[in-house]
Amino acid sequence: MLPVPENCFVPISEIISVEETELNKKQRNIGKWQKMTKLHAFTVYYVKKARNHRWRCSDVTFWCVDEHLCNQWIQALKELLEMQKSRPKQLLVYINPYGGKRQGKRIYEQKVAPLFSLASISTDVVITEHANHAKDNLFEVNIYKYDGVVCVGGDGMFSEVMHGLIGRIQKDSGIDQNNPKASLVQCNIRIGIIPAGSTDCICYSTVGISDPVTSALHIIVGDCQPLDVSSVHHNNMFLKYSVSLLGYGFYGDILKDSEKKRWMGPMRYDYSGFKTFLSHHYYEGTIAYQPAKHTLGSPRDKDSCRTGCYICKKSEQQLAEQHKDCGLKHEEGEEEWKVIKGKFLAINAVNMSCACPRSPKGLSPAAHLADGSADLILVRKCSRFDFLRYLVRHTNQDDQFDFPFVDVYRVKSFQFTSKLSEDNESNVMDIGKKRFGQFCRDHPACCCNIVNSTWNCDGETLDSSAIEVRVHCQLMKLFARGIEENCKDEAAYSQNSAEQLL
Ligand SMILES: Nc1ncnc2c1ncn2[C@@H]1O[C@H](COP(=O)(O)OP(=O)(O)OP(=O)(O)O)[C@@H](O)[C@H]1O
Ligand SMILES: CCCCCCCCCCCCC/C=C/[C@@H](O)[C@H](CO)NC(=O)CCCCC
Ligand SMILES: [Ca+2]
Repeated sequence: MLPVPENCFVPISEIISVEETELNKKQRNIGKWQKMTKLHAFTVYYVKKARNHRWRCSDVTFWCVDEHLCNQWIQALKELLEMQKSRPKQLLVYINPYGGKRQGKRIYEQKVAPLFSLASISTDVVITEHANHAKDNLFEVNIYKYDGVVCVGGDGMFSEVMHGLIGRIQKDSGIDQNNPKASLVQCNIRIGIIPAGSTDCICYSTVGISDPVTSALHIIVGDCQPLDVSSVHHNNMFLKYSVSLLGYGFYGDILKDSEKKRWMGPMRYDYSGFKTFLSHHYYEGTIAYQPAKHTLGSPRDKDSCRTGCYICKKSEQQLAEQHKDCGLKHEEGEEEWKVIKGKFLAINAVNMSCACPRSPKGLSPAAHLADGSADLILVRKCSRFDFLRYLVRHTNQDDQFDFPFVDVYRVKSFQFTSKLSEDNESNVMDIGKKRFGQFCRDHPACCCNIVNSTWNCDGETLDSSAIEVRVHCQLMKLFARGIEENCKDEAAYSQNSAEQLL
């Protein structure tokens, strides 16, 4: 711990760097030091924690009359920093120049690169030229020489980098991603997210704020947050991985509509959200799920997943035990399946809370980042007014699961088949339905859609409506530490920069 002004201590793990400070003539001759011939100084750059989980780089300069003592301090602090083994030294950075408000390049150059350079982190930077550039590139480069991969962009950009990294690790380990039952190999190369997208839900849910400087500092100090990843398959074919939202119905329809309005930037979601709300379509289908019995929590818990979460730690221990007994047969396939049929406005499976600036507590406030489970939220057919009440509760303190038309389950895997594909499969499709357009012929006013919705997988659409999903506990890691409990003594963090005498 290093004492800094206002009786505040900075742990070594939150020091960014230490540098000898060149004093100009004026500084050398100020105040009571006037009579002395020469002063020496060094500056410590450290993480200053501000309100709402925001981190800033602050500095304190220590003055000293003894050059040897000053150098000893610099040396000792540098050695302590060298001992912080989880800090990255070399990073591969991908910037999406077109994500969110198209500010990715500027954000990186102005806010992030100077901090990386202050922390002596070397970087290879790739500005993407097309979609899938980052993903494809990760199959070609020597990823093992990097301590982490950073993506500058939104959830879609993160998804690309995650697919590239996980896919590459499976390929190098001889694992077939098309096998829905395969035990995937954990990816230990951490991903850092510099938020510059439209929703930035993954960053917000793992850091507590979507702020590029805060995220850069979490990368610099070498934070590590494991993350659950769901694999999505259709007919033994791998489709995608998901870490945040897998949504059918409402969120799938929003995404599909908003893709045509990309030129609107982040506003497209508000526009398509309103339009989709008015359309009030619901979809018929069957869900089969396996409850997550291994995890201690429940989706209705009052406590949320926070830094050092004991529920996620417990799952980590269970995972380590599983790895030890890897020769033993998995019980997973034998566990019970529960089946639910119905008409749904939305089917949402979330691996994390999905908190974002639009909904600071998220779609499932008690979901855990790394417990090996997802929360499956089923919103059944209800009136527009009730659906609005449900949506509004995502923005206030009321319980969004406390409605008779909303059910939530903590699951480790699930399958979905739409009524339409069930009918197709059993060859009983009524061709007449097609001629009568999209809506249910028998009840034109009921909004029951006879076409399928689309799955929204972390902001990307999936081509199949029938899917098989399995949660892989802690498959990857982020440069983050989860959301910290609110710091009570915020006043202690209120000073910008300071100077101190040794
Ligand atoms: N140079 C590029 N040109 C076009 N598309 C790109 C480029 N680089 C990346 N992409 C694609 O752009 C998509 C969206 O990017 P990104 O996630 O950064 O922003 P967003 O969609 O605005 O934000 P969010 O995902 O948070 O809603 C990604 O899926 C990615 O594949
Ligand atoms: C009357 C006011 C009601 C307001 C209700 C607000 C509820 C908002 C919940 C937002 C949940 C976001 C879940 C995250 C999904 C991301 O993986 C994905 C990719 O970035 N974003 C969207 O699909 C974009 C989804 C955008 C939804 C608007
Ligand atoms: Ca989880």
